[in-house]
Amino acid sequence: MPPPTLNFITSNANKLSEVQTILNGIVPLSSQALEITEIQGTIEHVSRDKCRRAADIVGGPVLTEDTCLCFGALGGLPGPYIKWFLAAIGHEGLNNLLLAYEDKSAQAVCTFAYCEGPGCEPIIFEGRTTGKIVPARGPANFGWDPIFEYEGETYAEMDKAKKNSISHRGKALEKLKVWLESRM
Ligand SMILES: O=c1nc[nH]c2c1ncn2[C@H]1C[C@H](O)[C@@H](COP(=O)(O)OP(=O)(O)OP(=O)(O)O)O1
Ligand SMILES: [Mg+2]
Repeated sequence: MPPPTLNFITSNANKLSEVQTILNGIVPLSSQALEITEIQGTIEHVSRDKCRRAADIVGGPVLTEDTCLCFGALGGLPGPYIKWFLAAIGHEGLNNLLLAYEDKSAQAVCTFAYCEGPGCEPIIFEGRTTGKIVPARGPANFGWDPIFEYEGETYAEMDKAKKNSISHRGKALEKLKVWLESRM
């Protein structure tokens, strides 16, 4: 039996493009560009709530994703609030947040959530990549890619295939694929 089409709900075209590339030929994908309200809380709480809200709005099965950038020196913050920190203070401001600390480590955390429909409990698939925060290098097309360095290269400097092979998103999608295969 072929896998059912996944309906990926995201307002972020760059995320969608990476997910399309990684799942291409494995899982049929549709998508809707909706801005879902995001609560405050732990990574898992934020992700589950976002997915339930998307399922309620769409009225059927949905896949959602939430991305966090967690600074080691800051106890995991900005974490799920990275979008608003990035918008407010930019790449330079994010670097400056760590000026007082030796520790420049950061974890990129990607959490996919799949929900069968309104009232159903989401299933979570998480991927993490550890790197460090550096002054921006490489094209500034996608969020904080230029300031997240992994093994000497920023995400922005890597070619797309390399990023997808080591990224937080690639790892989370590996888990999603295994789960989808187990259901076939
Ligand atoms: O691989 C990535 N490389 C660099 N930057 C990234 C990446 N993935 C997400 N980002 C940015 C987008 C947003 O500024 C924040 C996550 O916020 P997040 O709420 O998950 O994304 P979003 O609001 O853009 O789209 P969505 O409608 O799916 O919630 O980090
Ligand atoms: Mg969002």
